[in-house]
Amino acid sequence: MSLLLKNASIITCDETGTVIEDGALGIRDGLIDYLGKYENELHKKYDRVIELKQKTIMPGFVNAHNHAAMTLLRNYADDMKLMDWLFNKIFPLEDRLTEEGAYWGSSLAMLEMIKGGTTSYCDMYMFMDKTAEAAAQCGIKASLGRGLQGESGDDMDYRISEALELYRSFHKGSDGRIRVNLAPHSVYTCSPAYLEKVARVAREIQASVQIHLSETGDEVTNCVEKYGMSPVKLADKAGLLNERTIAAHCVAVDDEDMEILREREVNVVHNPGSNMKLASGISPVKTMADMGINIALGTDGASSNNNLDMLEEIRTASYLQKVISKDPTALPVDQVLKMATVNGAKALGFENTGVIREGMAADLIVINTQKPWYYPRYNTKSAIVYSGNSSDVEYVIIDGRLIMEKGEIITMDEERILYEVQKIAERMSSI
Ligand SMILES: N[C@@H](CCSC[C@H]1O[C@@H](n2cnc3c(=O)[nH]cnc32)[C@H](O)[C@@H]1O)C(=O)O
Ligand SMILES: [Zn+2]
Repeated sequence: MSLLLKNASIITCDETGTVIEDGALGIRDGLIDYLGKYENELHKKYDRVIELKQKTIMPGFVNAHNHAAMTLLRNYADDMKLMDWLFNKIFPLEDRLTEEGAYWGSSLAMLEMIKGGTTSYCDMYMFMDKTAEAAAQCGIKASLGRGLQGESGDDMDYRISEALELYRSFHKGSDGRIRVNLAPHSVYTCSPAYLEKVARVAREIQASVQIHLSETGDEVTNCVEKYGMSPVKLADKAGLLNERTIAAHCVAVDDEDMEILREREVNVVHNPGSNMKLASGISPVKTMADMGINIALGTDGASSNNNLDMLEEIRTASYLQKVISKDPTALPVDQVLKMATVNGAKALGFENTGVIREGMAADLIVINTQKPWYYPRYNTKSAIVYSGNSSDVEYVIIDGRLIMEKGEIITMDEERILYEVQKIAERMSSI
Protein backbone atom coordinates (compact mmCIF):
# COMPACT_ATOMS: atom_id res chain seq x y z
CA MET A 1 0.00 0.00 0.00
CA SER A 2 1.19 3.51 -0.71
CA LEU A 3 0.44 6.41 1.58
CA LEU A 4 0.76 10.19 1.35
CA LEU A 5 0.97 12.38 4.46
CA LYS A 6 0.27 16.01 3.61
CA ASN A 7 0.09 19.47 5.12
CA ALA A 8 2.65 18.87 7.89
CA SER A 9 5.81 20.35 9.34
CA ILE A 10 8.52 17.76 8.68
CA ILE A 11 11.54 17.57 10.99
CA THR A 12 14.08 15.50 9.08
CA CYS A 13 16.96 15.16 11.61
CA ASP A 14 19.32 15.29 8.62
CA GLU A 15 22.87 16.72 8.69
CA THR A 16 21.75 20.33 8.48
CA GLY A 17 18.62 19.98 10.61
CA THR A 18 16.22 20.70 7.75
CA VAL A 19 12.56 21.37 8.58
CA ILE A 20 10.04 21.45 5.74
CA GLU A 21 6.98 23.59 6.45
CA ASP A 22 3.67 22.77 4.69
CA GLY A 23 5.35 19.59 3.53
CA ALA A 24 4.24 16.28 2.10
CA LEU A 25 5.76 12.84 2.58
CA GLY A 26 5.05 9.84 0.37
CA ILE A 27 5.51 6.21 1.39
CA ARG A 28 5.70 3.24 -0.98
CA ASP A 29 6.86 -0.33 -0.30
CA GLY A 30 7.97 0.61 3.22
CA LEU A 31 10.25 3.43 2.07
CA ILE A 32 9.96 7.20 1.87
CA ASP A 33 9.57 7.90 -1.85
CA TYR A 34 8.62 11.58 -1.77
CA LEU A 35 9.70 14.43 0.48
CA GLY A 36 8.98 18.08 -0.20
CA LYS A 37 6.21 20.56 -0.80
CA TYR A 38 2.81 19.28 -1.86
CA GLU A 39 2.51 19.46 -5.62
CA ASN A 40 -0.70 19.47 -7.62
CA GLU A 41 -2.09 16.01 -8.34
CA LEU A 42 0.48 14.35 -6.02
CA HIS A 43 -2.32 12.63 -4.13
CA LYS A 44 -3.33 10.71 -7.25
CA LYS A 45 -0.14 8.67 -7.05
CA TYR A 46 -1.03 7.19 -3.64
CA ASP A 47 -3.64 4.68 -2.45
CA ARG A 48 -4.38 6.65 0.68
CA VAL A 49 -3.92 10.29 1.73
CA ILE A 50 -3.82 11.51 5.33
CA GLU A 51 -4.40 15.24 5.81
CA LEU A 52 -2.30 16.28 8.83
CA LYS A 53 -3.56 19.85 9.32
CA GLN A 54 -0.24 21.38 10.41
CA LYS A 55 0.79 18.53 12.69
CA THR A 56 4.46 17.53 12.76
CA ILE A 57 6.22 14.52 11.22
CA MET A 58 9.60 13.43 12.55
CA PRO A 59 11.70 10.25 12.62
CA GLY A 60 10.57 7.73 15.25
CA PHE A 61 12.74 7.69 18.37
CA VAL A 62 15.43 5.04 18.89
CA ASN A 63 15.55 3.86 22.50
CA ALA A 64 19.10 2.49 22.52
CA HIS A 65 19.12 0.90 25.98
CA ASN A 66 16.23 -0.88 27.64
CA HIS A 67 15.20 -4.04 29.47
CA ALA A 68 11.65 -4.27 28.12
CA ALA A 69 10.18 -6.95 30.37
CA MET A 70 11.31 -4.93 33.40
CA THR A 71 8.04 -3.04 33.07
CA LEU A 72 6.84 -5.89 35.32
CA LEU A 73 9.09 -4.47 38.05
CA ARG A 74 8.08 -0.85 37.58
CA ASN A 75 7.63 0.86 40.95
CA TYR A 76 8.49 -2.38 42.77
CA ALA A 77 11.68 -1.00 44.37
CA ASP A 78 12.35 2.72 44.34
CA ASP A 79 14.68 5.16 46.11
CA MET A 80 17.63 2.77 46.40
CA LYS A 81 21.30 2.71 45.32
CA LEU A 82 22.20 0.69 42.24
CA MET A 83 23.92 -2.31 43.88
CA ASP A 84 21.38 -2.57 46.74
CA TRP A 85 18.48 -2.17 44.29
CA LEU A 86 19.92 -4.71 41.83
CA PHE A 87 21.21 -7.46 44.13
CA ASN A 88 18.66 -7.29 46.97
CA LYS A 89 15.44 -6.43 45.17
CA ILE A 90 15.59 -6.84 41.41
CA PHE A 91 17.63 -10.05 40.92
CA PRO A 92 15.52 -12.01 43.50
CA LEU A 93 12.23 -10.98 41.85
CA GLU A 94 13.66 -11.68 38.39
CA ASP A 95 14.32 -15.26 39.56
CA ARG A 96 10.53 -15.68 39.57
CA LEU A 97 10.07 -14.37 36.05
CA THR A 98 8.50 -16.84 33.62
CA GLU A 99 8.31 -16.98 29.83
CA GLU A 100 4.74 -15.78 30.03
CA GLY A 101 5.82 -12.86 32.21
CA ALA A 102 8.56 -11.90 29.78
CA TYR A 103 6.11 -11.95 26.88
CA TRP A 104 3.50 -9.74 28.54
CA GLY A 105 6.07 -7.46 30.21
CA SER A 106 7.77 -6.95 26.83
CA SER A 107 4.41 -6.31 25.19
CA LEU A 108 3.64 -3.66 27.79
CA ALA A 109 7.01 -2.00 27.12
CA MET A 110 6.40 -2.01 23.36
CA LEU A 111 2.91 -0.61 23.83
CA GLU A 112 4.35 2.21 25.95
CA MET A 113 7.26 2.83 23.59
CA ILE A 114 5.08 2.97 20.47
CA LYS A 115 2.54 5.26 22.14
CA GLY A 116 5.41 7.61 23.01
CA GLY A 117 6.85 7.59 19.48
CA THR A 118 9.63 4.99 19.70
CA THR A 119 10.03 2.94 16.52
CA SER A 120 13.30 1.07 17.25
CA TYR A 121 14.85 -0.11 20.47
CA CYS A 122 17.61 -2.20 22.04
CA ASP A 123 17.02 -4.85 24.70
CA MET A 124 19.12 -6.92 27.13
CA TYR A 125 17.18 -9.46 29.18
CA MET A 126 16.09 -13.05 29.77
CA PHE A 127 13.50 -15.12 27.81
CA MET A 128 14.44 -13.02 24.82
CA ASP A 129 12.68 -15.36 22.39
CA LYS A 130 9.41 -14.26 24.01
CA THR A 131 10.40 -10.62 23.58
CA ALA A 132 11.24 -11.35 19.94
CA GLU A 133 7.77 -12.84 19.51
CA ALA A 134 6.17 -9.70 20.97
CA ALA A 135 8.32 -7.47 18.71
CA ALA A 136 7.43 -9.49 15.62
CA GLN A 137 3.73 -9.17 16.44
CA CYS A 138 3.61 -5.44 17.13
CA GLY A 139 6.00 -4.43 14.32
CA ILE A 140 8.62 -2.49 16.31
CA LYS A 141 12.28 -2.66 15.18
CA ALA A 142 14.45 -4.30 17.80
CA SER A 143 18.03 -5.30 18.52
CA LEU A 144 17.72 -8.05 21.13
CA GLY A 145 20.37 -9.57 23.40
CA ARG A 146 20.09 -12.37 25.93
CA GLY A 147 21.76 -10.96 29.05
CA LEU A 148 25.00 -12.82 29.77
CA GLN A 149 26.85 -13.27 33.01
CA GLY A 150 29.35 -15.86 34.19
CA GLU A 151 32.77 -16.80 35.46
CA SER A 152 34.32 -19.40 33.25
CA GLY A 153 36.19 -18.82 30.03
CA ASP A 154 36.20 -22.47 29.02
CA ASP A 155 33.09 -24.35 28.02
CA MET A 156 29.97 -22.72 26.69
CA ASP A 157 27.51 -21.76 29.40
CA TYR A 158 23.77 -22.05 28.91
CA ARG A 159 23.30 -18.30 28.55
CA ILE A 160 25.69 -18.09 25.60
CA SER A 161 24.01 -21.13 24.05
CA GLU A 162 20.65 -19.39 24.43
CA ALA A 163 22.10 -16.24 22.87
CA LEU A 164 23.36 -18.21 19.86
CA GLU A 165 20.04 -20.01 19.53
CA LEU A 166 18.31 -16.60 19.60
CA TYR A 167 20.73 -15.42 16.90
CA ARG A 168 19.96 -18.38 14.66
CA SER A 169 16.21 -18.07 15.13
CA PHE A 170 15.64 -14.32 14.94
CA HIS A 171 18.62 -12.38 13.55
CA LYS A 172 17.45 -10.36 10.53
CA GLY A 173 13.99 -11.92 10.94
CA SER A 174 10.60 -10.21 10.55
CA ASP A 175 11.64 -8.62 7.23
CA GLY A 176 14.88 -7.41 8.84
CA ARG A 177 13.17 -5.60 11.70
CA ILE A 178 14.73 -7.83 14.36
CA ARG A 179 18.48 -8.05 14.99
CA VAL A 180 20.23 -10.07 17.67
CA ASN A 181 23.22 -8.83 19.68
CA LEU A 182 25.43 -10.33 22.38
CA ALA A 183 24.85 -8.75 25.76
CA PRO A 184 27.43 -9.32 28.52
CA HIS A 185 25.80 -7.61 31.49
CA SER A 186 28.80 -5.83 33.08
CA VAL A 187 32.36 -6.21 34.37
CA TYR A 188 31.00 -6.99 37.86
CA THR A 189 28.82 -9.92 36.75
CA CYS A 190 31.20 -11.34 34.11
CA SER A 191 34.79 -12.44 34.74
CA PRO A 192 37.51 -11.20 32.35
CA ALA A 193 37.80 -14.72 30.90
CA TYR A 194 34.05 -14.78 30.28
CA LEU A 195 34.15 -11.35 28.63
CA GLU A 196 36.96 -12.60 26.36
CA LYS A 197 34.86 -15.58 25.40
CA VAL A 198 31.88 -13.37 24.53
CA ALA A 199 34.17 -11.14 22.46
CA ARG A 200 35.42 -14.22 20.58
CA VAL A 201 31.90 -15.42 19.83
CA ALA A 202 30.87 -11.90 18.74
CA ARG A 203 33.81 -11.74 16.33
CA GLU A 204 32.96 -15.14 14.89
CA ILE A 205 29.40 -14.20 14.03
CA GLN A 206 30.10 -10.46 13.51
CA ALA A 207 27.48 -9.58 16.12
CA SER A 208 26.98 -6.29 17.93
CA VAL A 209 27.82 -6.27 21.62
CA GLN A 210 26.09 -4.29 24.37
CA ILE A 211 27.32 -3.93 27.93
CA HIS A 212 26.64 -1.78 31.01
CA LEU A 213 29.93 0.10 31.39
CA SER A 214 31.16 2.42 34.14
CA GLU A 215 27.67 3.12 35.40
CA THR A 216 28.79 4.29 38.86
CA GLY A 217 31.91 5.38 40.74
CA ASP A 218 31.60 2.24 42.90
CA GLU A 219 31.77 0.01 39.82
CA VAL A 220 35.03 1.71 38.84
CA THR A 221 36.54 1.55 42.36
CA ASN A 222 35.73 -2.16 42.70
CA CYS A 223 37.05 -2.95 39.24
CA VAL A 224 40.31 -1.09 39.86
CA GLU A 225 40.70 -2.89 43.22
CA LYS A 226 40.04 -6.31 41.71
CA TYR A 227 41.74 -6.06 38.32
CA GLY A 228 43.97 -2.98 38.53
CA MET A 229 42.18 -1.14 35.75
CA SER A 230 38.95 0.71 34.91
CA PRO A 231 35.92 -1.11 33.43
CA VAL A 232 36.54 0.54 30.04
CA LYS A 233 40.15 -0.69 29.99
CA LEU A 234 39.07 -4.15 31.14
CA ALA A 235 36.42 -4.38 28.42
CA ASP A 236 38.95 -3.19 25.86
CA LYS A 237 41.53 -5.73 27.03
CA ALA A 238 38.90 -8.46 26.64
CA GLY A 239 38.47 -7.39 22.99
CA LEU A 240 34.90 -6.19 23.42
CA LEU A 241 35.21 -2.63 22.18
CA ASN A 242 34.71 -1.76 18.52
CA GLU A 243 32.35 0.16 16.23
CA ARG A 244 29.62 -2.46 16.73
CA THR A 245 29.72 -2.07 20.53
CA ILE A 246 27.03 -0.31 22.53
CA ALA A 247 28.25 0.85 25.95
CA ALA A 248 25.38 1.83 28.23
CA HIS A 249 25.89 4.62 30.78
CA CYS A 250 29.64 5.55 30.78
CA VAL A 251 28.99 7.85 33.74
CA ALA A 252 32.26 7.38 35.66
CA VAL A 253 34.76 7.66 32.81
CA ASP A 254 38.07 9.55 32.91
CA ASP A 255 40.05 11.11 30.05
CA GLU A 256 41.87 7.87 29.24
CA ASP A 257 38.61 5.89 29.19
CA MET A 258 36.99 8.43 26.86
CA GLU A 259 40.00 8.33 24.56
CA ILE A 260 39.68 4.52 24.33
CA LEU A 261 35.95 4.81 23.57
CA ARG A 262 36.72 7.33 20.81
CA GLU A 263 39.55 5.30 19.33
CA ARG A 264 37.51 2.11 19.25
CA GLU A 265 34.49 3.99 17.82
CA VAL A 266 32.25 2.65 20.56
CA ASN A 267 28.63 3.85 20.64
CA VAL A 268 27.77 5.29 24.04
CA VAL A 269 24.17 5.23 25.26
CA HIS A 270 23.23 7.93 27.73
CA ASN A 271 20.37 7.10 30.14
CA PRO A 272 19.85 10.31 32.11
CA GLY A 273 16.56 9.31 33.82
CA SER A 274 18.00 6.09 35.23
CA ASN A 275 21.28 7.75 36.20
CA MET A 276 19.39 10.44 38.11
CA LYS A 277 16.98 8.07 39.85
CA LEU A 278 19.73 5.70 41.00
CA ALA A 279 21.96 8.71 41.78
CA SER A 280 24.65 7.15 39.58
CA GLY A 281 25.97 10.54 38.48
CA ILE A 282 26.05 12.57 35.28
CA SER A 283 27.79 11.17 32.22
CA PRO A 284 30.16 13.66 30.50
CA VAL A 285 28.11 13.44 27.34
CA LYS A 286 29.00 16.86 25.96
CA THR A 287 32.71 16.14 26.29
CA MET A 288 32.37 12.75 24.60
CA ALA A 289 30.20 14.15 21.82
CA ASP A 290 32.70 16.98 21.25
CA MET A 291 35.42 14.30 20.91
CA GLY A 292 33.40 12.73 18.09
CA ILE A 293 31.98 9.75 20.01
CA ASN A 294 28.55 8.64 18.78
CA ILE A 295 26.11 9.29 21.66
CA ALA A 296 22.66 7.71 21.61
CA LEU A 297 19.85 7.95 24.19
CA GLY A 298 18.02 5.29 26.17
CA THR A 299 15.53 4.97 28.97
CA ASP A 300 17.05 1.87 30.64
CA GLY A 301 14.47 -0.47 32.18
CA ALA A 302 11.17 0.83 33.54
CA SER A 303 12.24 -0.18 37.03
CA SER A 304 14.94 2.50 37.24
CA ASN A 305 13.37 5.35 35.29
CA ASN A 306 10.33 4.69 35.73
CA ASN A 307 8.92 5.11 32.22
CA LEU A 308 10.02 4.54 28.62
CA ASP A 309 9.40 8.09 27.45
CA MET A 310 12.09 9.21 25.00
CA LEU A 311 10.86 12.79 24.83
CA GLU A 312 11.38 13.06 28.58
CA GLU A 313 14.87 11.56 28.12
CA ILE A 314 15.66 14.11 25.39
CA ARG A 315 14.77 17.05 27.60
CA THR A 316 16.53 15.64 30.66
CA ALA A 317 19.70 14.96 28.68
CA SER A 318 19.81 18.53 27.44
CA TYR A 319 19.06 20.10 30.84
CA LEU A 320 21.58 17.93 32.68
CA GLN A 321 24.48 18.83 30.40
CA LYS A 322 23.56 22.52 30.63
CA VAL A 323 23.54 22.36 34.42
CA ILE A 324 26.73 20.37 34.85
CA SER A 325 28.70 22.49 32.37
CA LYS A 326 27.03 25.73 33.52
CA ASP A 327 26.64 26.37 29.81
CA PRO A 328 23.13 26.77 28.34
CA THR A 329 24.50 26.13 24.85
CA ALA A 330 25.33 22.52 25.81
CA LEU A 331 23.31 19.83 23.97
CA PRO A 332 21.20 22.20 21.87
CA VAL A 333 17.98 21.12 20.15
CA ASP A 334 19.44 19.65 16.95
CA GLN A 335 22.12 17.68 18.76
CA VAL A 336 19.81 16.13 21.31
CA LEU A 337 17.23 15.25 18.61
CA LYS A 338 19.95 13.43 16.68
CA MET A 339 20.97 11.53 19.79
CA ALA A 340 17.40 10.24 20.07
CA THR A 341 17.09 9.28 16.39
CA VAL A 342 19.92 8.94 13.89
CA ASN A 343 22.70 8.33 16.46
CA GLY A 344 20.63 5.55 18.01
CA ALA A 345 20.03 3.98 14.60
CA LYS A 346 23.79 3.99 14.00
CA ALA A 347 24.46 2.46 17.42
CA LEU A 348 21.99 -0.37 16.76
CA GLY A 349 23.28 -0.96 13.24
CA PHE A 350 19.95 -0.09 11.61
CA GLU A 351 21.45 1.72 8.67
CA ASN A 352 18.33 2.98 6.88
CA THR A 353 16.38 4.57 9.71
CA GLY A 354 16.62 7.59 12.04
CA VAL A 355 16.47 10.25 9.31
CA ILE A 356 13.66 11.42 7.05
CA ARG A 357 15.02 11.33 3.53
CA GLU A 358 13.89 9.78 0.24
CA GLY A 359 14.96 6.14 0.11
CA MET A 360 15.07 5.69 3.90
CA ALA A 361 12.72 3.31 5.73
CA ALA A 362 9.41 5.00 6.56
CA ASP A 363 9.92 4.86 10.35
CA LEU A 364 8.21 8.00 11.52
CA ILE A 365 5.78 9.56 13.94
CA VAL A 366 3.23 12.34 13.78
CA ILE A 367 3.00 14.65 16.78
CA ASN A 368 -0.12 16.72 17.21
CA THR A 369 1.51 20.13 17.55
CA GLN A 370 -1.87 21.84 17.36
CA LYS A 371 -1.92 22.14 21.15
CA PRO A 372 -1.39 25.19 23.40
CA TRP A 373 2.13 24.22 24.54
CA TYR A 374 3.46 24.30 20.94
CA TYR A 375 2.28 27.90 20.27
CA PRO A 376 3.41 30.33 19.02
CA ARG A 377 5.36 28.29 16.50
CA TYR A 378 8.67 30.18 16.26
CA ASN A 379 10.60 26.94 16.01
CA THR A 380 8.90 23.54 15.77
CA LYS A 381 11.99 21.59 16.87
CA SER A 382 12.38 23.68 20.03
CA ALA A 383 8.67 23.40 20.74
CA ILE A 384 8.91 19.61 20.71
CA VAL A 385 12.20 19.33 22.65
CA TYR A 386 11.44 21.90 25.36
CA SER A 387 7.63 22.03 25.53
CA GLY A 388 6.33 18.82 23.97
CA ASN A 389 4.55 15.79 25.45
CA SER A 390 4.98 12.23 24.25
CA SER A 391 1.24 11.74 24.72
CA ASP A 392 0.78 14.06 21.72
CA VAL A 393 2.12 11.35 19.39
CA GLU A 394 -0.85 10.37 17.18
CA TYR A 395 0.54 8.26 14.36
CA VAL A 396 3.39 5.73 14.35
CA ILE A 397 4.58 4.22 11.09
CA ILE A 398 7.30 1.53 10.90
CA ASP A 399 8.58 0.27 7.54
CA GLY A 400 5.61 2.02 6.00
CA ARG A 401 3.10 0.13 8.12
CA LEU A 402 0.61 2.04 10.26
CA ILE A 403 1.19 0.83 13.83
CA MET A 404 -0.80 3.59 15.51
CA GLU A 405 -3.45 5.80 13.98
CA LYS A 406 -5.11 8.76 15.73
CA GLY A 407 -3.71 7.49 19.04
CA GLU A 408 -5.14 3.97 18.63
CA ILE A 409 -2.70 1.05 18.53
CA ILE A 410 -3.50 -1.18 15.58
CA THR A 411 -1.15 -4.12 16.11
CA MET A 412 -1.70 -4.77 19.83
CA ASP A 413 -4.58 -5.41 22.21
CA GLU A 414 -4.01 -2.68 24.79
CA GLU A 415 -6.68 -3.74 27.28
CA ARG A 416 -5.51 -7.37 27.27
CA ILE A 417 -1.87 -6.36 27.88
CA LEU A 418 -2.76 -4.25 30.95
CA TYR A 419 -4.92 -7.07 32.32
CA GLU A 420 -2.28 -9.81 31.85
CA VAL A 421 0.53 -7.67 33.26
CA GLN A 422 -1.40 -6.85 36.43
CA LYS A 423 -2.25 -10.53 36.95
CA ILE A 424 1.38 -11.62 36.50
CA ALA A 425 2.77 -8.85 38.73
CA GLU A 426 0.42 -9.86 41.55
CA ARG A 427 1.46 -13.49 41.19
CA MET A 428 5.20 -12.66 41.09
CA SER A 429 5.20 -10.40 44.11
CA SER A 430 2.95 -12.56 46.31
CA ILE A 431 5.05 -15.76 46.37
N1 LIG B 1 20.51 -11.81 35.35
C1 LIG B 1 20.31 -12.47 34.05
C2 LIG B 1 21.23 -11.95 32.97
C3 LIG B 1 21.23 -10.42 32.81
S1 LIG B 1 19.82 -9.74 32.00
C4 LIG B 1 20.00 -8.00 32.24
C5 LIG B 1 20.01 -7.57 33.67
O1 LIG B 1 20.30 -6.18 33.76
C6 LIG B 1 19.70 -5.70 34.94
N2 LIG B 1 19.64 -4.23 34.94
C7 LIG B 1 18.61 -3.42 34.67
N3 LIG B 1 18.97 -2.13 34.75
C8 LIG B 1 20.27 -2.13 35.08
C9 LIG B 1 21.21 -1.08 35.32
O2 LIG B 1 20.93 0.11 35.25
N4 LIG B 1 22.46 -1.48 35.64
C10 LIG B 1 22.82 -2.78 35.75
N5 LIG B 1 21.96 -3.77 35.54
C11 LIG B 1 20.70 -3.45 35.21
C12 LIG B 1 18.37 -6.37 34.96
O3 LIG B 1 17.79 -6.37 36.22
C13 LIG B 1 18.71 -7.77 34.43
O4 LIG B 1 18.91 -8.68 35.47
C14 LIG B 1 20.37 -13.99 34.23
O5 LIG B 1 20.33 -14.45 35.34
O6 LIG B 1 20.44 -14.73 33.26
ZN1 LIG C 1 20.45 -1.24 31.83
